[in-house]
Amino acid sequence: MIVTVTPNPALDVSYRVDRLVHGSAHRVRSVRERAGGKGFNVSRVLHERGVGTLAVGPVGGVLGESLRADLVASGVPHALLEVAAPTRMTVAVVDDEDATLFNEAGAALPDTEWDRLLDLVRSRLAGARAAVCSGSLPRGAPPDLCARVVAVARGAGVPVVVDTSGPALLAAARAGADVVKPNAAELREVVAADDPVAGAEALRAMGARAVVLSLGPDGLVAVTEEGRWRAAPPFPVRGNPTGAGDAAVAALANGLVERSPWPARLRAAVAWSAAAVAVPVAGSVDAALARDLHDGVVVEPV
Ligand SMILES: O=P(O)(O)OC[C@H]1O[C@](O)(CO)[C@@H](O)[C@H]1O
Repeated sequence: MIVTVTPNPALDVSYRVDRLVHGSAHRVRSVRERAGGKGFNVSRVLHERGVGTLAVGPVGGVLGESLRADLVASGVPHALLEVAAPTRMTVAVVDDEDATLFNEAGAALPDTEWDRLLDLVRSRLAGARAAVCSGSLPRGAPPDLCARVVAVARGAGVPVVVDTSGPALLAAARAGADVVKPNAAELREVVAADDPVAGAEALRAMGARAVVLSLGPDGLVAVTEEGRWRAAPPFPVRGNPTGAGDAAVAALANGLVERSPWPARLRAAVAWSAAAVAVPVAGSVDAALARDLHDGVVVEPV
């Protein structure tokens, strides 16, 4: 079972429009709502692929209730911390070309609520094979929150994948996260290196055991203690890239559990991530496409 922690959950709303034009009014062709926030997306991908998971995060207010209802309806196992602060909304406007995101910051929680969240995580780690801490932190949250998840999980002998940014990413690397997964912009923001491999090595030098850098349609670069690889999809996939990184994190956590060799983990992560682009909402993978992509993923040492 893989426990995911989402410090800043969201009700994800996706609007489909014909063409997004800045400064214009749009007729929305369809609206979809889902429990979101990166860790919840990771849990949904794992659940849909038959991997045991538990999604943990704080929820509050009316949107928090909608989020809970969606998790129940979709059967994603969860342990939610009820808080007074209202859950935020994120909006993805998707047209034929691209997806444009509007992510609210998320309401502040008192420090005592973060302690309660960590207690909840600790209580649910028994029997877990891996943990994930994923997404942004809401306003005022302790920047070492994912680092504290790493420490709590280490106490339970559970390895952790972290997908966050800024000071939270640095703190998680320094705490010795087993895998950190920034994208290129997030890496540049925290280390002064133009070359992605040099940047990833800088995060490893701080303490992260492995760094997997996501490069959008170009795939992944991994810098690990066993070697360095670049992995790329065999063909481009068009669609909505929102949540593709979450599918990669799901595959990386699953690879950690299965202790598969790094090239195999990267092959799965690229296949799941690219196949997530074909699904119009975040948190799902086109399983048939993932199978088609898998064997063609090009993995080479760098
Ligand atoms: O926590 P943030 O970085 O704001 O990301 C949250 C958002 O990202 C996504 O997870 C896509 O990765 C959306 O589902 C949305 O909830």
